[in-house]
Amino acid sequence: MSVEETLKPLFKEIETLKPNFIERLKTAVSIPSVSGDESLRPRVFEMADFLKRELTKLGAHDIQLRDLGIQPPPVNDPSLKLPPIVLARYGDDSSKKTVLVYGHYDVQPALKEDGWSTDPFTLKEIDGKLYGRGSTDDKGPVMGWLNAIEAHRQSGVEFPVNLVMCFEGMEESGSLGLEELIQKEAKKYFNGVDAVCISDNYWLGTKKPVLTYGLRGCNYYQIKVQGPGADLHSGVFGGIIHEPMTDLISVMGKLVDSKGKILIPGVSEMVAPVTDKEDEIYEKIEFDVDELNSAAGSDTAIYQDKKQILMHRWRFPSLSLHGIEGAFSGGGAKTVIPAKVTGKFSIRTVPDMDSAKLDKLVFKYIEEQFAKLKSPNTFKVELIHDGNYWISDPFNENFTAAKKATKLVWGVEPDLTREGGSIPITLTFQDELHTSVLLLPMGMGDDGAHSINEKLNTSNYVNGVKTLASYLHYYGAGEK
Ligand SMILES: NCC(=O)N[C@@H](Cc1c[nH]cn1)C(=O)O
Ligand SMILES: [Zn+2]
Ligand SMILES: [Zn+2]
Repeated sequence: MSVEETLKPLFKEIETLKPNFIERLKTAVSIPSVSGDESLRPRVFEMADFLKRELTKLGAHDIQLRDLGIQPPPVNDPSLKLPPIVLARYGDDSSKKTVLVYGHYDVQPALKEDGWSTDPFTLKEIDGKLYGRGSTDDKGPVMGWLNAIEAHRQSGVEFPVNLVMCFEGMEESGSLGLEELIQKEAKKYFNGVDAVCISDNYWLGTKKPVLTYGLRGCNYYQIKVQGPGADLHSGVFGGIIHEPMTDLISVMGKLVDSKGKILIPGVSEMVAPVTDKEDEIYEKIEFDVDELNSAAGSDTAIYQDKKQILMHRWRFPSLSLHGIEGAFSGGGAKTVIPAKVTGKFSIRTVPDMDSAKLDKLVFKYIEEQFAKLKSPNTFKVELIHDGNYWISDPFNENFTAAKKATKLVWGVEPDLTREGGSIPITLTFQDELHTSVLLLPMGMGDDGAHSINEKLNTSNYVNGVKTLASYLHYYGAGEK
């Protein structure tokens, strides 16, 4: 029987199971597994337990919650435990190929008062869109793999491959501990893996599905400035002491200009030169500045043409200022001089930037800028976490299977894209397991990952399950 014939009853079952799939995602979203908020760490553990329960119900075997020990510094609570890596298998047939799927069960922070229209941790379906933190990044896709298993069990369609699952709870905070686990398990738990598939990014726009073969890396830094023993009255101390916030703003203001140009000497010199051949790549991609503005919710694009936008998202580095811990940020007009402030920023890295060299350039430049202030305040700049950029060859049977699956479900050939975001562990899977890694996204470019009102269209969720399942069938049908 052809793959397409085999998939017919499976697709029917996926449609029938839609309410169950939404219910599963609803429970997942209700657990605020925010890895970056130390006070919510127990909820990240709770999410791992939820996955274990679901996997057990679905008949997965060899389910393990791997303890990663204590989170390394910088961290506020020195005894803070890292959440476990959830490992599981489905199927064990030596005549079938083995596919490893990776996803993450932690999420970005979300507060209703940030501007959400609904409670971020209550999945709400409005006009065919499922709103909630993690709906698209990355609980929807992780549930997608579980849903694919359920649909096979209910329909009686034979599962086409041996599935190895690896779900982590620290992706949004640098994937701490996962690299070492993969190195240790490459020839053990992950032995025999033929291909890796990650569903943790998005289509470029809203109309055309994509397959992704490149990611930027991310080096995340903090600058701590400390002065007075406590927060002070600005009427009593303003103008007569060195204020930590003034020092910090001065240094942070020298990192990047308002057109996005990184001001740290030596950074641009590390970037791989643009080649003539690259032009064709951008030309073929379906995308325009309107899609960018509508996904951003404003007409604030720096570049107006497709090629410049894509180049600056995919193949040039960027530096973003994220926030200041310890600074006054509420409503009203508090007249305080904060005693201790910590500025956060990150640099998205690209080929051929060297992460360690970048750290040195960043530290040196910031130390020089602070020294120029001649401030008596104490000052420290440090790396919080880093993750490599990744680029691969998208012309192999892993990508071909995903191309066929996308065409079958969406009726269109996917564009081949790179991504401006980061999934720190991608390169490690490729290098340690010596396999092709494919990024097969479920959500759209306007899903608002990391933003307020994050959503996943219900149709993307359901068709996403069909796409993931079809990919496994097409890949499984190839020569072992
Ligand atoms: N869906 C991928 C994603 O959102 N990745 C994060 C990873 C990250 C890196 N540093 C902090 N988080 C991203 O921001 O790209
Ligand atoms: Zn994310
Ligand atoms: Zn993600």
